[in-house]
Amino acid sequence: MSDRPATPLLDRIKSPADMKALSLPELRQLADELRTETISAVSETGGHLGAGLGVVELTVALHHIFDTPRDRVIWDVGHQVYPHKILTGRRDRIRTLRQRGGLSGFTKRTESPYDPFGAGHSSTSISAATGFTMARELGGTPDPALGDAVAVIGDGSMTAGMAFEALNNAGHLKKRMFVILNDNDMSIAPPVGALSTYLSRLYEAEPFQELKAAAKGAVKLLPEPFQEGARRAKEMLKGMTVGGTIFEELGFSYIGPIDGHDIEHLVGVLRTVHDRATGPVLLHVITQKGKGYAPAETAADKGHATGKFDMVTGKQHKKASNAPSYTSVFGKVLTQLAEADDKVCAITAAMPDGTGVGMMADRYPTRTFDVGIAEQHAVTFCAGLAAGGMKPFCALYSTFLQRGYDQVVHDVAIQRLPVRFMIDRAGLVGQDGATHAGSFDLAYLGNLPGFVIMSPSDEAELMHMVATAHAIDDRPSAVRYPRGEGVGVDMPEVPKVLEIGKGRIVEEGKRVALLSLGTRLDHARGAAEKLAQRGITPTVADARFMKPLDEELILGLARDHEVLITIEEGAVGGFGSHVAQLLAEHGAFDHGLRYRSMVLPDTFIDHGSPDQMYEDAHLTAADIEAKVLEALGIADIGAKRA
Ligand SMILES: Cc1ncc(C[n+]2csc(CCOP(=O)(O)OP(=O)(O)O)c2C)c(N)n1
Ligand SMILES: CC(=O)[C@@H](O)[C@H](O)COP(=O)(O)O
Ligand SMILES: [Mg+2]
Repeated sequence: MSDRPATPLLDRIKSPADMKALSLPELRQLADELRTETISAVSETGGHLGAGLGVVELTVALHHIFDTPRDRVIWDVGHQVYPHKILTGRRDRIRTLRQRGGLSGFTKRTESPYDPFGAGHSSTSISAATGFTMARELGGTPDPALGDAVAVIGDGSMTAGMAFEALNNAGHLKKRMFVILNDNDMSIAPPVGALSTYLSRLYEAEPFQELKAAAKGAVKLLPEPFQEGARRAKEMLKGMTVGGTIFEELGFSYIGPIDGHDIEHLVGVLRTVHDRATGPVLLHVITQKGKGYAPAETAADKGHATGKFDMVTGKQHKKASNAPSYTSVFGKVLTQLAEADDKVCAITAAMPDGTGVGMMADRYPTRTFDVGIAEQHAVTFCAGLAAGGMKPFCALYSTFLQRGYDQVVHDVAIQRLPVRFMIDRAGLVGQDGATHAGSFDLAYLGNLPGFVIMSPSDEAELMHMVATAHAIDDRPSAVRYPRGEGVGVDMPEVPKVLEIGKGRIVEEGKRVALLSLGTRLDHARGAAEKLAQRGITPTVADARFMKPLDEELILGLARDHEVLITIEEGAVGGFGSHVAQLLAEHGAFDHGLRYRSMVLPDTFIDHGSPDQMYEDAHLTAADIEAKVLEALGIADIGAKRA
């Protein structure tokens, strides 16, 4: 017999169609069982927990009322969808979450018709819902015709400009669509900013008793029992100088706040809104992140993400590692720099812990800024700080910096402002998969004139590079480093400032040169060791800089070796492409140099363990060894794969 908790009602639900006839008490029971099943599954897989627990009732109510998948429920970020996956025919695979070949940790169009729109990055849902709505109006998918679009977006995700761009557009278009603002007063860290304060005011003014429906005509969108209260709220709001809510000003009927854990209440309001709405409606739903599982409810991040854990105690099974994470090394050096230099300031976009900026915030709160999920603003805010004489460190994940690319070009690079980009999670990130991989930063920054771009091969090198970025005061710079722990090298007491554009030879050899940028260096060395057993002793070099390139080093390696191989954890168009350009310009190929560039493949690599992903990407030590043998024309491409 299984140790897993009994879930008799959930066992009967094979798809949302099985939920339509359930009574309110049954829906309540289903929500309880769904919560238990979610906790049980995540205890075995690890992953995002708190957000899913907070939307259990909402998930049940939405699938009960709306006609999914014809109606499109679009979950913002997608980190809260495990309960949704369980109810939509994926329960049998829920314990494969985030594993190779298993379910994605986010919504994915190829996974299920119940995932109409893929996600991973935040604040896209209202735009996508507006698109679905207009596609419906224009007859985009005639058979079966598109139904309603429902965007479910968190209070943290609502802070992004893109969410407001979408509200602005949807409010103007005036078509029937739904935005559910899932307000748990929490992002990954406690939310900061004026919007968060504003939402709290909406709730604190009349928590649940006097449901506000102040928009013109919105009272009729409420079930009868609420209409009287809403009328009073409307009268009250009329008397207030602030007028209606910001959402009404943007053209939405605002209804709320609604208790997102009271299923009777939720179902009642959703049903009425579903039956009566003619234009865009925003439902403000109050929930609790981590709801129903004490270890999550009481965690500082409300159980946002977790490794595997013991379901009874909530204790995580953690892997021991002796090496510090790159993030913590950055946070420590940053804080030291801030101590010595009062011009140093740091910016995070809602990820103080994920980026290490939280360490500096503890010591120097007035020089540390959490701008919310607002990467575009973060970049231009830094540009302003730099133009104003500060030394901003803009700490973002590689994948999220993509959001701010125009700002990097237009506001930072063209004005040659000394913003220091600290790009965490560069390269493959494992279980979060393709949406979170930091594959493109080398390619999209490398082409910008004036930038200095560095990538450390280990955690001590990261220390030096952060100090080097601090010293670069006449142009933009970037340091990109991976997720996870360093390689366990000795750490210097004090970081040193590196000479700009200078790499280093790590091992002298002959015939073959391995030139690595970033933390694949360790694997290049591993390949060199294996090759030594075959009598091949490659030179191994650490480029340190992608821009400016160490031309002397690279041209010297090309001159003195038969084979030159560059290795990087980035997409084509990055370091290797710049090296190839340099070699071509200097005629290095005219003399028979055999050059190979090892980059991430031209495909999006799905979630899996980091090691599996490196294998998929052909970037392991065995792959480097095989590449050397192939380039040398040695038939025994014995190594692991051809
Ligand atoms: C563009 C972007 N920036 C940052 C993140 C990282 N991130 C994922 S979830 C999250 C917090 C979201 O808060 P909220 O929308 O309130 O959802 P909750 O987890 O509270 O349910 C953040 C910052 C992201 N996914 N996308
Ligand atoms: C959903 C999301 O975008 C974040 O929660 C992300 O999964 C965090 O990744 P790290 O675990 O690398 O901080
Ligand atoms: Mg939230």
